[in-house]
Amino acid sequence: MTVIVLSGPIGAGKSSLTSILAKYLGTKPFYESVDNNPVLPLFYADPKKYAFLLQVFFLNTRFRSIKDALTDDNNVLDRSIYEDALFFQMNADIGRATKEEVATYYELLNNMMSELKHMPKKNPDLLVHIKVSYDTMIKRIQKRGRPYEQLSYDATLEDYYKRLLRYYKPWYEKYDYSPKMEIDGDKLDFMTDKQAREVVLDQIVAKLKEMGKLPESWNKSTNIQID
Ligand SMILES: Nc1ncnc2c1ncn2[C@@H]1O[C@H](COP(=O)(O)OP(=O)(O)O)[C@@H](O)[C@H]1O
Ligand SMILES: Nc1nc2c(ncn2[C@H]2C[C@H](O)[C@@H](COP(=O)(O)O)O2)c(=O)[nH]1
Repeated sequence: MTVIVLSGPIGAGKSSLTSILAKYLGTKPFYESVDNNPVLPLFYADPKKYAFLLQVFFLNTRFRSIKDALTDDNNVLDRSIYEDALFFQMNADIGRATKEEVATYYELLNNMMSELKHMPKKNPDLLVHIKVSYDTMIKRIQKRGRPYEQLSYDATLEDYYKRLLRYYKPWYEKYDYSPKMEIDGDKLDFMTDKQAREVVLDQIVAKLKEMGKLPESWNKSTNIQID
């Protein structure tokens, strides 16, 4: 049983790589609720009013996904629950949450995280972080085309996205729930460049082999499930 979680800023390519990886390894993908998330457009229209509600929404869905993933078979999740506090702390730091909301959020988060200790598997096996620059992030957000995420919708999003990138660096450095690895999302266009896709998959497979999560003899054609 192997659980891989993806992390990275908005538009880094987490959902895309989750699909590719799940297909390649023959595992089950878990995706974050975005298109069926009723709070997300409300948040972008009025962040101060909806930051807390959105965070509770995401925390709830992330908790459900990781709980299922940690009790189920081989899974890939397109965003980790460990990034939840990064988002809320950043929003709180820019005045989008009251101190009561911050206190309630952290109490809820700690409560939920302590539940994970009782799961058959307590942590994921591997975190795959996709690192991107601001320019790449914006290009991908434009390519995906959700109206409320565009700079033309709200010019203050430039500062929000740049700030998010600044919060990710120390977050990744500190992350220690599992082994981790970083993918260069600026250089490796794994959506359109077949060679780049192979490089990324090779890097992840090499890491899983190094960790003993895939047999040394594994290659795609053997098409066996990872343990
Ligand atoms: N490495 C990549 N190279 C080129 N385009 C990419 C890459 N990763 C993602 N994309 C494109 O960028 C957009 C955002 O990707 P997505 O997987 O939804 O990001 P995330 O889940 O991290 O928010 C999509 O249109 C996707 O096709
Ligand atoms: N305020 C928060 N916003 C979040 C959080 N997680 C995701 N999001 C937003 C960012 C994007 O607009 C959208 C989807 O994220 P992707 O990275 O999958 O593109 O949802 C959060 O915890 N808080």
